[in-house]
Amino acid sequence: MAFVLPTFILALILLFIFYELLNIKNKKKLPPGPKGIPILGHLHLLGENLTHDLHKFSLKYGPIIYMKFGLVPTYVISSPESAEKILKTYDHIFASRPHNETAQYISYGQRNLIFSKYGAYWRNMRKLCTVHLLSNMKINSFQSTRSEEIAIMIKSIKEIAQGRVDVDLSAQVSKLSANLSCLMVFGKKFTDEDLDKRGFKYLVQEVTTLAATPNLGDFFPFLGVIDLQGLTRRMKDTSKVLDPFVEKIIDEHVNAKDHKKNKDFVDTMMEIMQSGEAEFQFDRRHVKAVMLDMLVASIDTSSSSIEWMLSELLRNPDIMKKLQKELEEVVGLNRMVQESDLENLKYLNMVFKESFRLHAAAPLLLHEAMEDCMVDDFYIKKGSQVIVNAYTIHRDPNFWTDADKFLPERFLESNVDVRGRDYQLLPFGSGRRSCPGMQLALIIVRLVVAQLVHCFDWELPNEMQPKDLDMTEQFGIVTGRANHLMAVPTYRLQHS
Ligand code: HEM
Repeated sequence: MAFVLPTFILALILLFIFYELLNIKNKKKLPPGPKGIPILGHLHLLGENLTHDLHKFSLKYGPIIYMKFGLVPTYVISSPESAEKILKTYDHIFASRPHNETAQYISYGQRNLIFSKYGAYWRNMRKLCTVHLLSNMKINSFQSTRSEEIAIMIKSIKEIAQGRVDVDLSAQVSKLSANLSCLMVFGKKFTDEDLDKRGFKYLVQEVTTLAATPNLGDFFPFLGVIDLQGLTRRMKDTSKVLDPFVEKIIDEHVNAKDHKKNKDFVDTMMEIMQSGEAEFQFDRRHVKAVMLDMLVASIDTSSSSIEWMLSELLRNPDIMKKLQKELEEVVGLNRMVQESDLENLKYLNMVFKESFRLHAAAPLLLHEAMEDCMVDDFYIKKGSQVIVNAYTIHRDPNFWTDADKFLPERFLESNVDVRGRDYQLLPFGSGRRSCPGMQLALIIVRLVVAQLVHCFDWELPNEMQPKDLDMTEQFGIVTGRANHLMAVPTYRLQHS
């Protein structure tokens, strides 16, 4: 037994030397980057927050840097110009995703969209999702659901407001977001009793945490089966609980006698499956994979974005007041905000863009090169991981003055938008792999923030000064707040 570890390490070193020798002949000009070490590459330089580490390296080494995550060559792209090359000029080359060992076990063998490699399957699946599930018509069909659920949250906060006590805004918003997603995806709110004692929300978060945790199996493919960190085992355990849950939901849809007017995503997918309309094999496993995809992609991204926007407003009371004034002028104090008001809320739109600039929910866009490619004189080898670093791009001083400050007014005279056309602002990515749920997210985030700011005045608890509000980030697939956002509400509308 005593020989096992040294032999294993020796084998790794020999493998590494062999690999490097094989490559030496083909060495082309690589971008700059921090100095790595054999075998680990740069893994030892990464701490708890990959986003912050890559930001630090990008500031030091420039807009395209080269690193190695174990055996995986990795390029970090941190300027709007080079991001445009990856996401537009050479989008056809960089539209794939790197391998994610852990995610395999929750995506029914990569039958989902988020982690799927680029190819005919992904194209068909993406078309199905954008045409049937995330179209404007489908999104509009859930308008009354959104307004009912938001009204329920407002009512519950209004009740708390009577006691002048703190509201856990993070918990309120996270519950609302989960309810909205579940109602849209499978037609009912989540119930923890349907799952094991850990509960629905916990399990969805476990999926995102596991998928985001750096897995040695991704960096050293031969270690995948060993599962040294136990991530695969945890994902398999989670999948064992989630699978019967989604199976049961599908069964309920199949057995439902009544013909619903407003079809949820599962209804729509079951119809497609039964009609044979899909141009590719589409069975129950695909329905399950897409269901989980939609839940995982929507719940935390939307709720974190709302939390960050509210946090910035609480830290900047003048901006909060200005937004309330706009809401008074456009909506008035006699009614709540409606979706049709959003178009007319110009300042809200500026606050929204500024918040997505500083707090993109998914600031690292993970792509993979499908062919060798030259980008700005640098050689990117087929199979390399390419990370578009929106975190650094959103703080590029060539595009953003006082980049670290929250200044919605910067968008007053600017047409820069979040939709993927402007490469200095990429909260939803851009190109083939950009977010297909963007339209829905734009509605939900703006509507919920507008409603909370319109219905209530907010103060920080315990006479905390705005500048003291903790803004620490928690790294994950979605960058959330490390600590819950608490605030004291006072109802301000004039109707009962
Ligand atoms: C504020 C909310 C949201 C943000 C900030 C966000 C952001 C993103 C980002 C940055 C990507 C990756 C882009 C890339 O790799 O280049 C993405 C992908 C994706 N998003 Fe969103 N998203 C949000 C909400 C949603 C919603 C509501 C849905 C669906 C209901 C959704 C579904 C997806 C899916 C399925 C993908 C994978 C697309 C693919 O790989 O082809 N997202 N999102």
